[in-house]
Amino acid sequence: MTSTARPRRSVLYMPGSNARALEKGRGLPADSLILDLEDAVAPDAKELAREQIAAAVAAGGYGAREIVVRVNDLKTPWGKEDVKEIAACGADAILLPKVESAAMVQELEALMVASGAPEHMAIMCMMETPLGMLRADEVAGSSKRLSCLVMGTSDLVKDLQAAHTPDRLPVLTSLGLCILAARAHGLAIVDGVHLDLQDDTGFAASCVQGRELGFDGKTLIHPKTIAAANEAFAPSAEDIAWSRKIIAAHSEAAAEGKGVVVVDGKLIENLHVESAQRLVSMAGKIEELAAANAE
Ligand SMILES: CC(C)(COP(=O)(O)OP(=O)(O)OC[C@H]1O[C@@H](n2cnc3c(N)ncnc32)[C@H](O)[C@@H]1OP(=O)(O)O)[C@@H](O)C(=O)NCCC(=O)NCCSC(=O)C[C@H](O)C(=O)O
Ligand SMILES: [Mg+2]
Repeated sequence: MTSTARPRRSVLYMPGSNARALEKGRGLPADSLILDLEDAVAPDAKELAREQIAAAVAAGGYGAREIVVRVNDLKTPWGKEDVKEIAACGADAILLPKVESAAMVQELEALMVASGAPEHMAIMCMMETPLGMLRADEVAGSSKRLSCLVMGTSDLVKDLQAAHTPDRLPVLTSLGLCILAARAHGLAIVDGVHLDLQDDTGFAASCVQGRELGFDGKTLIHPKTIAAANEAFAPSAEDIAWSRKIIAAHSEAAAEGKGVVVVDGKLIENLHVESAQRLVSMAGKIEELAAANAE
């Protein structure tokens, strides 16, 4: 497994065919960028998009943002060429769409290796079909290169013949299955997109729901939503202060040979300390990322 514990609060899609967006990505405060060759790119623009993405990533300038390239399904006329071109361009990860089996991930990995992908290049999987949901555990355990699952709720709603509702009840089972699979295999997982760019309230509610469900962050389609996602998925100042307080209190109790301690009326055990340590560590990584991108 590659390192999964990095900030992925805001994960912005940008069409690889849109040169302006690729340029703009160098200055946006998103934690990760998905440079897209799949659904955001029309068939007759696929080759241009591939060239533009490879050139933009090779040219650099994206700071410490995670650079992910979404390739086309390997069964399409473009998928295999996408991987050959992208594998050694300097991107951090390749994102495979509509993943439904371990075999699909392993086919990608073999192609990446044959195309000169460095060992640290990760694989991410789009989880967006009914079969993918039913095989989430198999997919999540399919490769040591796998770092993150990415929910594709638009394709999922279409294939389920369901509806986009504010409470997202029609997709909750699917979200839960993928979160279970990701965490069981030590992977990161980010939530699907909110399609209505004028619905700030609905977007904020879906961020809160995503965070409460356990997602690390949210995929986005427009830069104007980055700040809200960054805030929603970052530990609050209050959470950080509380975490530091219980880490210190538990450490003092441990020095006296005690396994538990009560802080402000709440029982604190080792499991709470582990969560607190993860939260404080993530807060530090968010600060480091911001500092690195400001350089
Ligand atoms: C939705 C958009 C087509 C809107 O674009 P536009 O009309 O250009 O928006 P604005 O005029 O408001 O843009 C303002 C400036 O921001 C830049 N911009 C806009 N979007 C992006 C972006 N995604 N990345 C980078 N920069 C962006 C514009 O260039 C303007 O800049 P400036 O020139 O300085 O004024 C557009 O937002 C867009 O294309 N979004 C991405 C759509 C996309 O990628 N869709 C596919 C992914 S979603 C998906 O497939 C999920 C999954 O598979 C599933 O099934 O659920
Ligand atoms: Mg999709």
